[in-house]
Amino acid sequence: MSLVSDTPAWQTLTDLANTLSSTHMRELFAQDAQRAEKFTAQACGITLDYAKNRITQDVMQALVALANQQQVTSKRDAMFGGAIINNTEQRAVLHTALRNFSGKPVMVDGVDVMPDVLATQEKMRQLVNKIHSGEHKGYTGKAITDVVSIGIGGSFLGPKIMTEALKPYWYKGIKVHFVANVDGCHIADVLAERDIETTLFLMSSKSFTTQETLQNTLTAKDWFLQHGGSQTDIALHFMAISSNIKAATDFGIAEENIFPMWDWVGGRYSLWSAIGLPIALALGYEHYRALLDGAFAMDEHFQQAPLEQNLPVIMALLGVWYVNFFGAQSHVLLPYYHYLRGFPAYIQQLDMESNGKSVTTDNQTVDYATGPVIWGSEGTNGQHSFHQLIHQGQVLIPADFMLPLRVPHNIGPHHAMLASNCFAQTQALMQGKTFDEAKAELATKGLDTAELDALARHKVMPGNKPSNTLLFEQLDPKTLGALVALYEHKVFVQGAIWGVNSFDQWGVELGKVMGNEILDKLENATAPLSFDSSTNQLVERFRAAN
Ligand SMILES: O=P(O)(O)OC[C@H]1O[C@H](O)[C@H](O)[C@@H](O)[C@@H]1O
Repeated sequence: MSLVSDTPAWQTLTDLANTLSSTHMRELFAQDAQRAEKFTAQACGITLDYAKNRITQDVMQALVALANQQQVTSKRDAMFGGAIINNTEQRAVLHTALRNFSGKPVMVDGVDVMPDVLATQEKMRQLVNKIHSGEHKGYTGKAITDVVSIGIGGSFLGPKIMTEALKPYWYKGIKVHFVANVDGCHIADVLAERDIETTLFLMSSKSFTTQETLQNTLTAKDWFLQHGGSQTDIALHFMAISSNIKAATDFGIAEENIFPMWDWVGGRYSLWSAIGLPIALALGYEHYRALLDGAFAMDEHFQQAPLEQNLPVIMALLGVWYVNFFGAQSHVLLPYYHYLRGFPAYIQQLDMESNGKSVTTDNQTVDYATGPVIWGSEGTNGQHSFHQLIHQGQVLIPADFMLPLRVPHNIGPHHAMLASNCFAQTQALMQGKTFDEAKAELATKGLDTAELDALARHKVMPGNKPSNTLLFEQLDPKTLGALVALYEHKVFVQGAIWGVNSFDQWGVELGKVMGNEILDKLENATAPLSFDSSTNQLVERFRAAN
């Protein structure tokens, strides 16, 4: 198969991008009073206004033609149908089965996975209820008040960020804490504030081989044993979530305390599995279930809506448009909602670990970018920092703005102020400010002509900077579930267009192997060193200091 960059649909888009490069979005808005209406789509409590993009209807049609040419819908159906689409690991990709409430089976290798999925959800529900009711007690008979979730990557980001995003829904009486980094400062800080009698540790690791998680759990276990807990008490205070049941039991976790997951769930897609247990403990099972319901609703939308009205497809196509036809190297996420402040970091793993690839599924090296750098932080904070570069810098940075229309507080004018900032940023990015407008603003300042011209040059805002605005009625668990699934499917569609396997992550492996080799040299201070001279020197300096 030829690379997508050699296809007719790609050439059409290259030509359209050239044509459009001389047209400012101001003109596109001036030409069409219906522009916002034409470029708005809605689903699952989310409204996507994508009118402030460098697009025309011709561009959108050509992008949809690209999606059709790349067989996005049949690839989508293969994923939902349990086909082995992760071809380098020979695995199905079925995070969608974890929120499949259709009552229909999902087959992998001729076996319906749904009974195991539903049984695990029931086991989670029971544990959550036992902990919240105080029925599950610590070894001294006290109820559990704190949960420490230990995991990293997908076994950390989803649980932590979704828990944080749903703070208004937290169950009172339980606090959930997260430890990811192998940096001992992290676990030391979390343990220092815990009461051994009322703390439950959840070890989350799909593979059960991840260095950080194994070490942090060992440290937690030592702390437990040193502070009065016994080996037999461990069963009341340590549980695990893993697809590697044997490794978990070998590690000392009682089998009944292990929540299973499966190799057809990718780490960065695993919050819908028992990896989401910390979320369920923080919120209560009903709210956790609503999160899954929202994702299921988005799955249905993704499968059923025409591509032109399909939220994940539209967002994916706009991303491809900027990455491949305008050279955009990054994409910024700007949630205007404090509780959603971690969302950019979540999407960073989802997007960059999925599509940061160089070889297609049919083993060809690509000659085009497969994804931008994802970054961002909460609004309005970024406005007083990095937005300057988005407005006036020489790099193109498409943005996703996000705002809940209603918030769970009613504190003075805060929410209207927040919303006005969000909307104004999208407006300023699109519209910009011309030289003449800048000069007119300075007219009353008493400057001479040369001074006025010089200063006005600095105040010019080029505008024509693209953004999407995502509005939510409110960020309840169901809407959050839909939002996460929206981005998952966006990433899927982009991977389908670029022809890459979005579900492996070989790039993270080499660092792990080398890290173990270096650890060996750090722990054996006299072992000879044969790395490059820089690495040798770093090791020597560490040895000298320790
Ligand atoms: O859940 P685990 O097996 O411990 O894996 C944790 C994380 O580490 C790996 O290196 C991958 O890059 C991530 O995708 C994964 O989520």
